[in-house]
Amino acid sequence: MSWELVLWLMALCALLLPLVQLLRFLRADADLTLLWAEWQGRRPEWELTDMVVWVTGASSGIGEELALQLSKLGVYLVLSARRVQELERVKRRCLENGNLKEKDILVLPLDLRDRSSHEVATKTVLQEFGKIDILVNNGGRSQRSLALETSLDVIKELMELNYLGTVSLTKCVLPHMMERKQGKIVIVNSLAGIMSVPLSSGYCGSKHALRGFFNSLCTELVDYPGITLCNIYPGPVQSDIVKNALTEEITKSIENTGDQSYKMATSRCVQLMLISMANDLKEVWISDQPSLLGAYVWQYMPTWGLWLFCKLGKKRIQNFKSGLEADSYLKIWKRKRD
Ligand SMILES: NC(=O)c1ccc[n+]([C@@H]2O[C@H](COP(=O)([O-])OP(=O)(O)OC[C@H]3O[C@@H](n4cnc5c(N)ncnc54)[C@H](O)[C@@H]3O)[C@@H](O)[C@H]2O)c1
Repeated sequence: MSWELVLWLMALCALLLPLVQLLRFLRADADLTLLWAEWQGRRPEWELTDMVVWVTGASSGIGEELALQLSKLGVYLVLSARRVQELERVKRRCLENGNLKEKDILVLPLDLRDRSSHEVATKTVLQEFGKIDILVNNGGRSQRSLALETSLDVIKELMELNYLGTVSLTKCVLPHMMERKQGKIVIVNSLAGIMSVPLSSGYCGSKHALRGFFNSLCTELVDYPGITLCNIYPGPVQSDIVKNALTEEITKSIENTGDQSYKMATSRCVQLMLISMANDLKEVWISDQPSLLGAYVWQYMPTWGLWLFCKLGKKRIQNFKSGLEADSYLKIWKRKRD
């Protein structure tokens, strides 16, 4: 083989390798650290058994699926949200599908906005199970309305629930973890806590606030290496989030939820969340493309990110105004991948 041919082959490899990596990235549904942990890291079934896990927002969507997957790992579960009946339904599903007994699951109704109840709720969990290993701050609501048309009560409600409710419960649980020098606080944030989209100004504000608070808290916990904060940033995931979204007024619910099937399967999102928890990852992004790519652009090239989202945002508003699911333009990408 002549040297010239060898050189040509090397040049071809140098060209193809980044291309292959790019194609792999375009099929990725999480950030690379999390995908690495999924491939080479610790398994949830090794790491999370026998733990007491408190899940807020456990009555539907991501929280419900998380309860189901955790019940198969053999943990002690505390299920919280406002609706007792729905929590009892989730408990029954966990008992039917998982390895748990009646006494392993505590249904604990909780309104995240009612901060005065959080201390008592924490004591109830400690009385029942004697410890809290993992608190999953998952409960929350989204928004579908233009900033100028949205009443300040709605913005306040989103801050009370998504931000202050989460901060308050964490402040109740953290002293117990500090005493034991171990524990995990999981925060189900959103890609909307990194980048901003139209129709969700109050929601984005509350999720950005969570990012600021919990990253600051993380820097204050350096003397407690056994306590980890795991910030999870999902993109669009199948759940009741749109159905439950706030609109212009507190009392007005959303008229048309549209098709949600193009979004990431709840089970896949939760599978990646469990891997993040098992590997103590501090920040993870879980999303199909192109939202994942959008987050990278926003994080590393904010000016371009804002420009891009101003363009795409128009489509989001148009879709919403014509009664479609706001993000349904992402369907085209999904079909191409499938
Ligand atoms: N589904 C998505 O596309 C998506 C994307 C990014 C982030 N998230 C986040 O995931 C979390 C779970 O949402 P989901 O998608 O499963 O939606 P969902 O509407 O199906 O579930 C939300 C849960 O929060 C509970 N909740 C609402 N208000 C509450 C209150 N005042 N007190 C206690 N609990 C309350 C609901 O009862 C429900 O159990 C939220 O924090 C949301 O912001 C969701």
